[in-house]
Amino acid sequence: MGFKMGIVGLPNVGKSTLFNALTKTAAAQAANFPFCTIEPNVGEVAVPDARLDRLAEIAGSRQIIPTRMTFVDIAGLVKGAAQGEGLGNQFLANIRETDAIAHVLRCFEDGDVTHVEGRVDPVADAETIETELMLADLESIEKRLQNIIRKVRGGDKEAVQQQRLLEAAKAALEEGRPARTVAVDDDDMRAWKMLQLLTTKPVLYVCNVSEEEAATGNAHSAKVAEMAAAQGNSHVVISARIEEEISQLDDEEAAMFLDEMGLTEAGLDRLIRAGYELLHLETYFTVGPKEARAWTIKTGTSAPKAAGVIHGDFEKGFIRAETIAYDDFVSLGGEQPAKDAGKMRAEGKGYIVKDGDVLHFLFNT
Ligand SMILES: Nc1ncnc2c1ncn2[C@@H]1O[C@H](COP(=O)(O)OP(=O)(O)OP(=O)(O)O)[C@@H](O)[C@H]1O
Ligand SMILES: [Mg+2]
Repeated sequence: MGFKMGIVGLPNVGKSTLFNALTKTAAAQAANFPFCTIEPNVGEVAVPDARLDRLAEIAGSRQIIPTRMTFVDIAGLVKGAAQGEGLGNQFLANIRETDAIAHVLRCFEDGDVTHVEGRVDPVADAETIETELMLADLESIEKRLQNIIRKVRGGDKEAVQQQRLLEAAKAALEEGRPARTVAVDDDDMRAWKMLQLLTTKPVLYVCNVSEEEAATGNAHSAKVAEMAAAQGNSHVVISARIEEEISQLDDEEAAMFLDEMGLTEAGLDRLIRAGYELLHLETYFTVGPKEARAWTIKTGTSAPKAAGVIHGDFEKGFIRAETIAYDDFVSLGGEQPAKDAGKMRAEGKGYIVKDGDVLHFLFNT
């Protein structure tokens, strides 16, 4: 399946610079002029997880395969985007297809880099973008309400549910609140998600600060932190410029560079992990002499569904999952010792996989 984060923000705030650092490429053109990016750039990024290396070491795995997350570098949005201003509506469609939004906010002062509004004010910028997303939602809600009218009149159950949810979202948006503030019953959750409203997507604010402020943040990023907390969203402080430089170094050089900058880990690792948390994602592992591999699931996923991430047949023919908790695997020194110590459990269809589980699936073909 794979989860997708859209990198969103005003033009010229550092989105492509960040994307290139994340994907360790120069795939996206990054330059000091607004609307540099037009076509969205899509890249897969390995999710850093020290546990995977540890497991591979214990099991003597020949290959390490981290789990991956997709990032999409989207064109800059401006005031009026919902009405087709700037590069307009087509970019809003790119956002619709993502699971979460990484909202890049310019927090660096640099007279040489153009700010489309001519001043550095990340909180105001965040509001500008959120307003555009809300307007785009309102517009798509109006359209969809029109489209389902006949079905609703005909008593179509699904259409009636959709109409109710669309009206609830519309009411919130008209009060100036994003759709994520609407309280939705469990029964309605599926239909609600299908609406794919932009302002229901969880947001991670990325404060892009200058190279000197990467370790400390600054007054701008502090304001964003306050705003994020008030909204129940998360934030990370990062310097896209530094991350770009680090991404071009080998591991040893990178560690030295980080140390010099007073950083304990690459900002990107923090960002990817924050995205992972934002989406309520967890990791389970499959470990053997051939490979140690990490797999992504949503929190609360059953064992057969988790098996299905590897292959559909694993889910269909699921019999049971031999399960060792990460801590047991590591403290006992591997699969066989864990088994000998009675720490390998046979879990059935109802088992909810836990973060860090080392799994081996048995299935009928
Ligand atoms: N932390 C930073 N400090 C200083 N300059 C930066 C920083 N991050 C990015 N820049 C510079 O800002 C400029 C714009 O960057 P970039 O092209 O990545 O923006 P963008 O958001 O993708 O723009 P667009 O929406 O036009 O595609 C580049 O010159 C880049 O080097
Ligand atoms: Mg760009």
